[in-house]
Amino acid sequence: MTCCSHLFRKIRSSSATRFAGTDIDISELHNVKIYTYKELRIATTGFSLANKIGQGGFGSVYKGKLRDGCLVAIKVLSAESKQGVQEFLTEIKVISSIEHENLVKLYGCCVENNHRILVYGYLENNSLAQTLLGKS
Ligand SMILES: Nc1ncnc2c1ncn2[C@@H]1O[C@H](COP(=O)(O)OP(=O)(O)OP(=O)(O)O)[C@@H](O)[C@H]1O
Repeated sequence: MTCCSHLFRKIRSSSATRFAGTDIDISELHNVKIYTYKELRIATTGFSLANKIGQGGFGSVYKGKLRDGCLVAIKVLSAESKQGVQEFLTEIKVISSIEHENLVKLYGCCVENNHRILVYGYLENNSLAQTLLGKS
């Protein structure tokens, strides 16, 4: 989990930026990296079906490998979602502010043009079983 953290471009506090045509105050975002759509596309080999690992209420989830070798779960908000940029960033603020050993780590996000993507640490299939039953 810590393998990527030192490589993160941390968002500076008290800054504002413009996402998808909307002025966003990102001063409350801490320890969240902003990924470009291009680097996530490369990480998932073009969001290929081979890398798709799930489908949730948010949208499709892909397994990805970042340039530094870190494995991540990349959740792509579906076009049908009614969630706007502000709501999306509010969710990121909340998730990124919580750290718990039983909670998957949010690494960062991508908000570029109409793309809204969350990047989490990748959990192997058997992680839940291992957590519940104890590591053998
Ligand atoms: N961090 C992760 N590591 C590995 N696989 C993941 C990760 N997050 C999600 N997945 C996979 O993607 C699937 C969909 O996950 P997602 O969190 O989007 O939805 P969900 O939890 O199944 O349902 P909901 O969207 O209703 O909360 C999961 O069932 C799992 O297979």
